[in-house]
Order: sequence, then structure tokens, then C-alpha cells
Amino acid sequence: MYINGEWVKALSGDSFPVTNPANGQQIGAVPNGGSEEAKLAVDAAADAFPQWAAKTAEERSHLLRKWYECILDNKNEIAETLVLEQGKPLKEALGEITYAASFLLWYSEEAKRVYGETIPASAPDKRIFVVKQPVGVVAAITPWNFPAAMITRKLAPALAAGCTAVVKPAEQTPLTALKLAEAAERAGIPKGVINIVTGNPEEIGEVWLGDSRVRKITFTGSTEVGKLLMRGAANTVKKVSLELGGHAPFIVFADADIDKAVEGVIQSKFRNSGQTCVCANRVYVQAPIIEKFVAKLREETKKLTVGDGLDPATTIGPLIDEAAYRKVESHIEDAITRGGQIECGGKRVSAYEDGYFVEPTIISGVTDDMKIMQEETFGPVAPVLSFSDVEEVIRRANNSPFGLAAYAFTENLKTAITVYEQLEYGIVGINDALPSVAQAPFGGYKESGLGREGGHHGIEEFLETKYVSIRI
Ligand SMILES: NC(=O)c1ccc[n+]([C@@H]2O[C@H](COP(=O)([O-])OP(=O)(O)OC[C@H]3O[C@@H](n4cnc5c(N)ncnc54)[C@H](O)[C@@H]3O)[C@@H](O)[C@H]2O)c1
Ligand SMILES: O=C[C@H](O)CS(=O)(=O)O
Repeated sequence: MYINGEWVKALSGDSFPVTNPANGQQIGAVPNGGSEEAKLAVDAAADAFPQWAAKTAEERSHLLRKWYECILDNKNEIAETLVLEQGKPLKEALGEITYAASFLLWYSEEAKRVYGETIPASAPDKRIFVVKQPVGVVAAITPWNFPAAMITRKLAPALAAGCTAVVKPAEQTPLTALKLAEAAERAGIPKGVINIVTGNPEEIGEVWLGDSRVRKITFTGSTEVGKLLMRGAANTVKKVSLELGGHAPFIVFADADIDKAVEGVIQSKFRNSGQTCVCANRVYVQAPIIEKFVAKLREETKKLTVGDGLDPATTIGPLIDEAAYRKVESHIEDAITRGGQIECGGKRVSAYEDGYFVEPTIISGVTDDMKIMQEETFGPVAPVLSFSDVEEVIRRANNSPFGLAAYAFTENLKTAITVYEQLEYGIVGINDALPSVAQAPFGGYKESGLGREGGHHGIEEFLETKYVSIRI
């Protein structure tokens, strides 16, 4: 763990293993921290907050830029660590590190643009204005699927705003988080500004939810845990940002460029073996082209290569663990039971008995009552089904408790405008299957979350608004 600028063990001396999802082998171990370490981290962040907040925006900007540079200087090592503990192909891991670093670059600039405002007073003897101030100590809890980017997407705006932070990475992927802390230390980020606590989620979360010095919870993970944290934050009325589950509809209209649409499904569905919150989860294809589309999608899906993430030929890595595999397996079995047809894939890759690898899978003949059409699959399985017209597909696409990302491929401007205006999703890709960038606000409607990360919106999540009225 990294607390108050020190690399420390758990007070109990306990540690927990970190394993490679590709083969089940232990690749390391990290301290198994709990309540005590969680409190020590808040102590450090609270002690560091006044000095960090008092730095000029220019000084914070400079340090964020240095952190950005230190991460990229160590990109290959961090990416290899990420592959070993998370499983994604090395090329994707390198891409994630670049994406993660881009948030530090973006917020090193945004740090200098936290503006207030003056407001014309209604009384001649008054001057009224608004200032923005950092919320204080931030608690960040992050998932395993993007172990680098989900941390910097929170810490970059938090530190830019003048906040200090305590971070609990996912227990499956703590090593990447610690590599980011090493880079921050090299960059000269002062002690106590960033604190990484590895260990028991429930114990650590309970301490941070109950500590009134923690003024903000920023969470990325499942909707279930997000709701739990949101309830807990109410006790001390903390600000909350939640980046939660998704169930993205991917809509292909008859006028779409089929090759681009197929490429888009492959990009969106199979990135990180389908373990992303913005993956295509439901592929709706307009009836006149569905047979041609499925044939092309099947042909392209078969070109994907399942394997160890460190193998340059690999494009589909393992699922994170057995529980993830069992969920994917249940979605495939349920679809088949209810009349779905396997166009390709559908099985666990038997060559890897110590890792949970699933063949990239396309299922046709899908109906809305199937599990895969209701629950986030988080695996390399694409259900394909037809629709008649734009009104019908928008109704079906919106019929979900989730509202994170949605996609539509069409060459018709009127259709594109109708779709993006009426889809109830925080992120809409029109002929674009990979919309996520640091300069845009990322977040969801409905049970996909609260707040936004990225863009100028992202820093507002870490700022308080103060209204000042001076009577002269
Ligand atoms: N919207 C987004 O930007 C986004 C990004 C990535 C992942 N996700 C979602 O995350 C889910 C997969 O990630 P996951 O399996 O790591 O999610 P998860 O909710 O199981 O865990 C996320 C984090 O929460 C911690 N946690 C779990 N229970 C906790 C508790 N009681 N108190 C405190 N912390 C607790 C975990 O240790 C981990 O660090 C999917 O639903 C995916 O859609 C969303
Ligand atoms: O899975 C969650 C990530 O936010 C996906 S993305 O890399 O930001 O698109």
C-alpha cells in the first residue's frame, strides 16, 4: 500500500495473492489492509489537503503533467503488469495506459481553468460573486476491467481541483494501481495527496463512508455496489459520482455501411473480451439486411484469436475469473434453450484449463425475453436480433434500467438525429463504436450512474460552489 508517501504493509502483516486470469498462477501479493489502514489513509489525505489546495493551479498543473510523463516513460512495464493481472491483450493494455495518461494531460490543463463569476448586484452597496473550491478528501473505489484508466479518470480531475485522495483498487488488479502510485511519487506529487489502500473492500468502504472528512465518493463498478455506496454516503451527505453497469444497444439500420457496422460491433463487443461497461450488449439489425449482416459478422468474428494477453497474436484474452465465466455460460445456455442459434463460438476454450477463455460468440434468433437481453453479459457474446422501424427499435433499446452507452450505424442524417435525441443513454455513438475520450463527459442515465468523468464536466464533480456577497 502507499499511504502518506510511504510504501507500507498491512498492520496485521497479512497479504493476499494476485493471480493471472490466463493461467491461475500467482504473480504477486499485496497487503491485505482493512479498517485501520483505511483510517490512516484518510488521516494522510486530510493532513495533505490544505497545502495541496493552497498550491496555485499552475503548480498542480505542472505536477499532473509530470505524472503524465512518468506514466508514459514506464508505459511498457505498467502495461505488462496490467496484462498479467487483468488478462487483456498487450496491445489493448498499452492503449489503456495511453488512455489513462490522457486524463492527466487533459486535467493538467483544466486545472488552470477553474473559473468563478461575478453577478450584477441588485443593491448599489453590494458586490456578489461565485468562487469554486475543492471539496476536500475524495475516496475513489475502482474496478478491475480498466485498472489504470478508471483510477486516473478520477484522480486527474480530483487533484486538478485541489482535492486529495484515498483509493481502493479492485482486489483482482491492485498491482497496476501501485505502479501508478510509483509514477506519481517519481513525478513529485507530495506525500498524502494520493493514498492507495489494498485489501478488504467492505471494511475499507465502511470506514470511508463513515468518516466525515471524506467529502466525496467516486465509484466505478457494478450498479449493485454503487447503490450500496450511495446509501452509505447519505449518512454524512457526501457528494457522489457513480459510473455503473451498462447494457448497450447497438443499432444497425438498413442504410448503414455494413462493413463499418460489422467493424463497429467487433470493436465494441470484443474489446477486453467484452468486459467493458460500454460494450455492445444487444445488436439490433433492421430486417432487410439481417441475413447479410450476420453472415459478415460471423466471418469477421471467426478471425479473432483467443489466447494469453502477452502473445502478440491474441485479440481475445481470458475472463477475469470463474464467476464471470459462469455468468457468460448461463447467458449462452439460456439463449439456446429459448431458441437462439449459435452462429459461431459458444464454448469455453478447452486448451486453457486454468483460465476462463470463451470463444467469441454470435447468437442469432434472439428474443427479448432471454437473459442476455436483460442482464449485462460482460463477456465475448453478441446476441443479434431484427427490428422493423426506428420507432420500434428506440422503444426496445430504451426498455432497460441501464442508460450508459448506445450505438447506431446509419447513413441517414434524419435517422441519426432522431436516434441520438430519443435514446435514453449518456453516451451515443453514431457510426462510432469507440467514443470514449478524455475531453468528453463519460457517464450514464438511469441506473448506469450519476455524474460525469472527463471533459470540463469532470472537474465540477470535485468542486464546491461558494456564493459571496459583500456589503460595502
Ligand atoms: N460506468 C463505467 O464507467 C464502468 C467502468 C468499468 C466497470 N463498470 C462496471 O463495473 C462492473 C464490473 O466491475 P467489478 O466487478 O469490479 O465491479 P464491483 O462492483 O464488483 O467492484 C468494483 C469495486 O468495488 C469494490 N467493492 C465491492 N463491494 C464493495 C463494498 N461493499 N464496499 C466498498 N467497495 C466494494 C471492489 O473491491 C472493486 O474495487 C460491471 O458492472 C461494469 O459495467 C462500469
Ligand atoms: O468499462 C469501462 C470503461 O469506462 C470503458 S472505456 O474504455 O472508458 O470506453
